[in-house]
Amino acid sequence: MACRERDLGGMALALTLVESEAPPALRRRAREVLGHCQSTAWVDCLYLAENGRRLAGDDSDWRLACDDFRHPYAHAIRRGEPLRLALGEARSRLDHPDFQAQVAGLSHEWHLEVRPLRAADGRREWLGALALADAPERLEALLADPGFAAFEALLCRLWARLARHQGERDRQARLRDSLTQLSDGARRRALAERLGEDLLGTSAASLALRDQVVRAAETSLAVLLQGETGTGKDRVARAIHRLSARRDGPFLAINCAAIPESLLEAELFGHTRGAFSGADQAREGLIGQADGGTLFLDEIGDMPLPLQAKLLRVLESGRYRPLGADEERQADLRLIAATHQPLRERIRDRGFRADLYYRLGQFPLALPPLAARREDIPLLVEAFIADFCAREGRPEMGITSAALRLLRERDYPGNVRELKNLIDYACAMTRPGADIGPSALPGVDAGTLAPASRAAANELDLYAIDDLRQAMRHFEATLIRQRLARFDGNRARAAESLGLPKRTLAHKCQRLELDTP
Ligand SMILES: Nc1ncnc2c1ncn2[C@@H]1O[C@H](COP(=O)(O)OP(=O)(O)OP(=O)(O)O)[C@@H](O)[C@H]1O
Repeated sequence: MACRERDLGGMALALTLVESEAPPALRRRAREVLGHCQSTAWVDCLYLAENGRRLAGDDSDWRLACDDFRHPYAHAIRRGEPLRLALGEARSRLDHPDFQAQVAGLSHEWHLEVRPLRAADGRREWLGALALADAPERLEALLADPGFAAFEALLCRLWARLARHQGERDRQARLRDSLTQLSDGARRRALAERLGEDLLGTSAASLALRDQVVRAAETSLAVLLQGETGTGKDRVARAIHRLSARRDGPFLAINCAAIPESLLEAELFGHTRGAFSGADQAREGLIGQADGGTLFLDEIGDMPLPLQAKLLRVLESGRYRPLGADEERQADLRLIAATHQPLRERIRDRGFRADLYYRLGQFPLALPPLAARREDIPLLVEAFIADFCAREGRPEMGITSAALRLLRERDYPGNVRELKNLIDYACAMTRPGADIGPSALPGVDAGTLAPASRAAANELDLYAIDDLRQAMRHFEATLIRQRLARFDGNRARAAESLGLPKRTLAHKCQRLELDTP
């Protein structure tokens, strides 16, 4: 190869690399650039093969297993960072026969630099590794050259693009699998533990959920989150994105039920200027914006059928057409969808496409209702009280055991969201410095309690009372508020149910500052 340019950041170099038509040619040119043009004493460029389990060279027969730590590539890939070794030391410490054979003719005086390479786009998949050997000062000079960073970035970008076009995509995905297996247990446990700060809960159901979130994040499969309202689907979607290889890309979310049908298509797919009346400017849709990242479609069950067909195309080919556009565009995104509806029933009613359902649910993930993980309630309560105090600038506050018992036994049709709202209300109803008692809890009446807790509802936290008049006032206010809520604010019915004239109830509401109609 003729070296027209010695500057590593130069145009000639870029052209040299860009002209490659397939990953092996690109790797060969990269070796030539570094070897011939930059006079690096020894260069090799390895790629990931066999489901990403091994590293291979284009001109050699050997394959180095990624989990065999007798060669330096496994160390560099595992750490995800470049590794520098004195060759003499590497030879004596790292006794892999193929590695030994690879560096057999090289000088003991030289250093070896192994640089793991990963795609520089949203997927950030591992590609392989660059190996350079030379005298330490020459190696240092090469790596310090700003052009080298540009060269490496260009190499990674082109390699990833060519690999995708050439079907190497699968190979790289398999590498991710192998990296996952490499570090399997420990890494997964550490991630699941870290997730515990975000997805609170120590019940078996919560631990299993966190484990599944980590596993989902390790793949690029479409995820379908199914769970009742308020179980944390939005939180889980964000957690998957944050732990995934796309974490540096954008995360975009849309609630398909909250947007009028007529606007949803433009919102998702974007539109050209003049595509419809009022479209004064072209606008990129969420699919385009999510390129390189994750798109979260909440309430997918409410997506109209014509849009479902278009979404299926995006999932299958990454292609979509903005409203008014002549040509299709390409987006590389990961889709996470969520629903609280039983989608199978919607399929039976012909309200949801079966093919889309199966494509969306490559990684189905069911979120447990709060009733299936009541053990988590004390931890959630504690966190929500702390949140409230921090948000409102209140001193720390606790909760009495009687109130906590009521909370543990109550029903939660709105799941964690309902518990959170309930704690916010109870905090607001509790005097600063005091602990939350049963009387501060809204909806504590027989109608909202599970049978086992009905007795507990009647139990006041008597020991916490230090002001009888205040306690009586509180009790009266809580009772009236609950009764009004039960009768949808109808004072006449509430008064009747309490054996009071309507006028007396109105007076009490005024005196107790109960803000009801
Ligand atoms: N495991 C959890 N730890 C801490 N907070 C949680 C947890 N799960 C849910 N929450 C909180 O509960 C509320 C509801 O969560 P989220 O919005 O994620 O639920 P959802 O299932 O998406 O609800 P919907 O179906 O109504 O959209 C949020 O305030 C969220 O922060």
